[in-house]
Amino acid sequence: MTNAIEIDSVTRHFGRVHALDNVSFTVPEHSIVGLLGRNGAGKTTVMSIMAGQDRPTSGRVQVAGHDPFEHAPTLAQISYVRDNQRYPDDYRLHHVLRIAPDFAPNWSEELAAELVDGFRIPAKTPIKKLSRGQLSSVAIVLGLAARAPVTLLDEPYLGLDVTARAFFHRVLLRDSGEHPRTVVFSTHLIDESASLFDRVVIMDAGRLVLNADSDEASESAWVMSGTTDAVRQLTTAANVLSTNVVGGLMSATGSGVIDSGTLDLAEDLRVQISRASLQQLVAAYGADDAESDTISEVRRA
Ligand SMILES: Nc1ncnc2c1ncn2[C@@H]1O[C@H](COP(=O)(O)OP(=O)(O)OP(=O)(O)O)[C@@H](O)[C@H]1O
Repeated sequence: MTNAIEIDSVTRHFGRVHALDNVSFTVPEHSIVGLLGRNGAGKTTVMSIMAGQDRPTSGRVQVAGHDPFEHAPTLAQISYVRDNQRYPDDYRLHHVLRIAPDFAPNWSEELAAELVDGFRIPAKTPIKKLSRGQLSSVAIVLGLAARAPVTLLDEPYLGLDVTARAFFHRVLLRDSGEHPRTVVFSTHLIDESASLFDRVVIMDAGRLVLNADSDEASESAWVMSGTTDAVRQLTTAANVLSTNVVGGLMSATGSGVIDSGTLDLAEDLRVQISRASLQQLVAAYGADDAESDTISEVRRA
């Protein structure tokens, strides 16, 4: 399978802040990838490097086979939606829609019109007076109607209501099915977006902690809960990412296959084992447990 994006040993320092620390992963062409992790994990930093708007301190980035930085033919293949998009003060929706095709060779007026209608974006209100959710809608119109081979959506949801988010999901899935493209999508609304993702990339404190097929990541994630002694006994050999102890009870979130011996022991010890959601998995990777640092190495890609 061809990779649309290759991030190879990328580091980005801002003074003493290590926003990215030796990050490597690839994004297969025509996949939808969820870029997940806590605040400050490095998602926006890596996305702006993919978008050619920033350069790594060291390492290599390739988008559609080329370093995107100041490379016009590659930049023409990228649509980048971020939450702090700025527009000239006097701009209204029609101004934005009129210039958008100049930057997007595959621009679809039909799709733009469908999105404007579905999001109910007011045509006459100056862009700077739009609500937070309406501003997000404008950015999504630009991002999706561009039909760019590489579409980067950094927190596209801010302020979007639940109906608008569902509409956005439907159009994203339908249109990227009809017009295949590679999508990298960062969000904190993880469970709501999980069904969109073919793959997930989880970052924490500037490092990559998981790069996996999304179904495999969800299927291998679990939560064990029971008395603290029993859960500790069961998790000695397991890939525990985070634990939570309340009174004499403990829950442990982890990842990896649970063998039949452990399942039998869980029954004897009355420990409940359930599947963890993607959101629980991301929270566990970001937890400040001593255990998470050591054991999650197993899952690092
Ligand atoms: N221009 C900059 N100067 C200094 N530090 C920066 C700069 N840009 C980012 N950082 C720092 O780099 C780290 C990663 O930031 P980044 O915006 O990539 O995180 P994020 O995962 O997108 O977070 P969030 O989910 O909160 O949007 C943070 O500690 C941030 O403060």
